[in-house]
Amino acid sequence: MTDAPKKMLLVAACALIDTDGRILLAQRPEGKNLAGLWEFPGGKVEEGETPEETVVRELYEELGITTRIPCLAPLTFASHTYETFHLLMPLFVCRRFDGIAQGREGQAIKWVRPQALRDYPMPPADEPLIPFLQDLL
Ligand SMILES: Nc1nc2c([nH]c(=O)n2[C@H]2C[C@H](O)[C@@H](COP(=O)(O)OP(=O)(O)OP(=O)(O)O)O2)c(=O)[nH]1
Repeated sequence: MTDAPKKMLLVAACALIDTDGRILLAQRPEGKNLAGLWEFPGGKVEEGETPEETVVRELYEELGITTRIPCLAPLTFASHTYETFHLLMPLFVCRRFDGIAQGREGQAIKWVRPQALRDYPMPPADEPLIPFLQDLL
């Protein structure tokens, strides 16, 4: 027998790139699913939102960064089955933004060189995304 189908969760995420070509990672806080792992800023696409709107909203809420939809470029996506849901996660890149990133929800953040991305343990869905960023940068 096949397992019951898992709920599809749509999450939109963004690789912010600074002028030195480093990528911003944020550490998932204690108490959350996948705590301690380093991820791309983003979050669940809410009802009535486009993935681009989600990214603009989350960058502001999580980091205090402002950007605009035309400054987001699609790069690739993650499609990964977790225990209780299937994650579908478009990944955008953004090089044009305003503000100095701060972990506004208590999360640690770090600007990471592309070649050092593997030094930061990431959720399993994110690992296949790394070569896309390394090729881009
Ligand atoms: N933002 C983000 N989420 C990711 C990445 N990789 C990955 O597997 N995820 C998963 C973790 C979560 O299950 C889900 C994102 O949900 P979320 O960040 O909006 O929600 P959450 O689990 O923090 O919970 P909550 O806000 O509902 O309390 O996607 C990633 O690189 N960035």
